[in-house]
Amino acid sequence: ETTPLKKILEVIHRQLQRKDPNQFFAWPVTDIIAPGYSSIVQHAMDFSTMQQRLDNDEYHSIESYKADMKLMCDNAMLYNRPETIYYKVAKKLLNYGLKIMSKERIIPLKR
Ligand SMILES: NC(=O)c1ccc2nc(N)sc2c1
Repeated sequence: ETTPLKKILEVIHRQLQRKDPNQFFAWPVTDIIAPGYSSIVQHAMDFSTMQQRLDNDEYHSIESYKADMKLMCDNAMLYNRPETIYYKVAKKLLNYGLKIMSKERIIPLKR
């Protein structure tokens, strides 16, 4: 069943995914595409896992969703070198995500 929190998180989730058109963060990273990933990254996170948690009403605040978004980006900035596209998209996602979920100001969502 849907709730006001769920509705806003769905909007935020969609907006974040639009910043990842190449779907680098859409699915769990495998050791096949990213050698050694599972030994470097302890707590993996990706958009599909976040969507599942959303569907199962596992987020009880924006903060808890924000924590998973940050984890997903931090993982990418740990595993990938700064000059890689993966690192750059992660950095952009993190900045954007923190901005739209910040308490400071309400930003009209760019359509
Ligand atoms: N999310 C990530 O850190 C990520 C995603 C895709 C990908 N593909 C590679 N060849 S390395 C790599 C890393």
